[in-house]
Amino acid sequence: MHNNTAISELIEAGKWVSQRGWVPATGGNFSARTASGYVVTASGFDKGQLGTHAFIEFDHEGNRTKGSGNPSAETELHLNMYKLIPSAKFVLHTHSVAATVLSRVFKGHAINLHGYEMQKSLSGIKSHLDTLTIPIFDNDQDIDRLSLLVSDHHLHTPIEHAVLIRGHGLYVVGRDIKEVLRHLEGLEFLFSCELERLKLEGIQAGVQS
Ligand SMILES: CSC[C@@H](O)[C@@H](O)C(=O)COP(=O)(O)O
Ligand SMILES: [Zn+2]
Repeated sequence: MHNNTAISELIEAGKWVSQRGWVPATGGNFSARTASGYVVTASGFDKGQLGTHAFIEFDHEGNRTKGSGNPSAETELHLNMYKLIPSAKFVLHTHSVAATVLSRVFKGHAINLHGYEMQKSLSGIKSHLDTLTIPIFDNDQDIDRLSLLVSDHHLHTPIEHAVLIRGHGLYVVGRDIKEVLRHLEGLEFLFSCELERLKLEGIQAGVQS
């Protein structure tokens, strides 16, 4: 995929994601793996109003090749996800209410989703009886340290679809733009269901340690 194609797809994705309220203020950042390296959003832009000027281009080694302004503060997390998951072509980082709250309510190191038909919106999940595990990492303003934590976890439990950063948001991957958006929408639906379930059943009853 050419850089310009990836940028166009991310601009459109930004409008779609923003309309759903999942990247409030200037929260979130988006990226793609391309033929020549990576494109990542520059820091501080409203993801609903991205233009071609709002992207920084990198080569395969992560050296900046094009674009003005500061790269996203979380660039290293994006590049790390591509390193860990060879099939990933797009990474979207979002800050929805459901992902932020759920990642705080669950005190453990993962959310295990089970019993939902909509789990099948995530590639590879074939049944509501399967368990879809989304790891949760404690937030850290040191993005290199956070990336290392994600890498260490991946060594023993490979990350497939997404990770949550506690009190912060979601990182979701896909093999193309359609898949990453489907994963994002599916997970947001499931997170909202879990929040509703916890409200009705009582928070303590549903929270895993
Ligand atoms: C609105 S503050 C959010 C930031 O601290 C960060 O978490 C974020 O997602 C956006 O950072 P950015 O540097 O614009 O890519
Ligand atoms: Zn963020």
